[in-house]
Amino acid sequence: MPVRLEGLETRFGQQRVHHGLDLEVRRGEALGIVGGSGSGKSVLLSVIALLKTPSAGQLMLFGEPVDTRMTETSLIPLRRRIGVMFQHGALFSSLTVLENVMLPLREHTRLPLVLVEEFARLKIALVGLPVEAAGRYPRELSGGMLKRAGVARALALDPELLLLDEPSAGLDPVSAAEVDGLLDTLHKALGLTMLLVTHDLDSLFTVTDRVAFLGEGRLMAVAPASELADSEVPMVARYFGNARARRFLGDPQGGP
Ligand SMILES: Nc1ncnc2c1ncn2[C@@H]1O[C@H](COP(=O)(O)OP(=O)(O)OP(=O)(O)O)[C@@H](O)[C@H]1O
Repeated sequence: MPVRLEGLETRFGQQRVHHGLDLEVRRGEALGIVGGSGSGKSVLLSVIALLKTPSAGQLMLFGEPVDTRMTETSLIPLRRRIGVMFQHGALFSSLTVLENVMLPLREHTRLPLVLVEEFARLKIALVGLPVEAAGRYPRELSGGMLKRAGVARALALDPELLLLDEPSAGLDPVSAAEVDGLLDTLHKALGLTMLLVTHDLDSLFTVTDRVAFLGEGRLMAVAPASELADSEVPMVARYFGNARARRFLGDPQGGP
C-alpha cells in the first residue's frame, strides 16, 4: 500500500483542517481527491509529500510508518520516492525547461552531469514536449506545455508515487484534455500510483480509478467516479449528481 492514513489530524494554529481522516491509496491506482473549497485537499497532499506535519494520526508510506517529526535530513530518502506537482509550484523562471527538470537530479543524485542531462531530456520527451522546448524558458511556453514541463520535473527522480494538485486548472478545454491524456498514459504505461486533486470532472472520469471525497475534515466517500452519483452521503451525491457529471455517465437527462 503506497499510502495509508489513519485518524489524520492537521491544524494551522486553532484551525483544524482534518480530523479523523482515514485513507488508503492502492498500488498502481490513480486516486482523485475532491471536495469543497477549503476542505483540505492541498493540505492532504502536503502531508503525504512530507511537507506538512500532522498534529495527530498515523501516516504510512510504502508500507512503513512515518515518524513525521523526523529531521528534514532523515525525510529526504522518502521524499525522493514521491514526485510532486503543486498548483502554484511553478518552474523557476530564470532556468530553462531542461535546467528545471535537471534540478531534482542534481540535488538528489551524484550522477555525472552528462547523465543528468540525458535523463532530464528523456523525461521531457516522455511528457510529449518537443525537443526544442528543453532550451526554452517558462515564459516562452504555453499553459499546456508548462504543465507538461511540471510533470517532467515531478518525474525526474522516477518516483513511485506522483502527487498532482489541479494539473489541468487554468487550461483551455483542449489543452486540459491533452494533459488528462498524458496523465492517463503515464498511469497506464508506467503503472504509477497517482493522487490527483481536481475540480475537473473530465479529469476525474478519464484519469482516475477511484475518487476520495473530503468534507467536514474527513473522508466522506471513496469509490469510482461513476458510482459516486449514487452515494448515500447527500453532499457527495449532490456533487456528482449534477447535470454535468451525469453527462459523463451517458445519462441523456444530463443535458448537452
Ligand atoms: N499555510 C497555511 N496557513 C494557514 N492556513 C492554511 C495554510 N494552508 C492551508 N490553510 C487552510 O487550510 C484549509 C484547507 O486548505 P486547502 O488549500 O487544503 O483547501 P483545498 O481543499 O485544497 O481548497 P481549494 O479547492 O480552494 O484549493 C483552508 O481553510 C486554508 O485556509
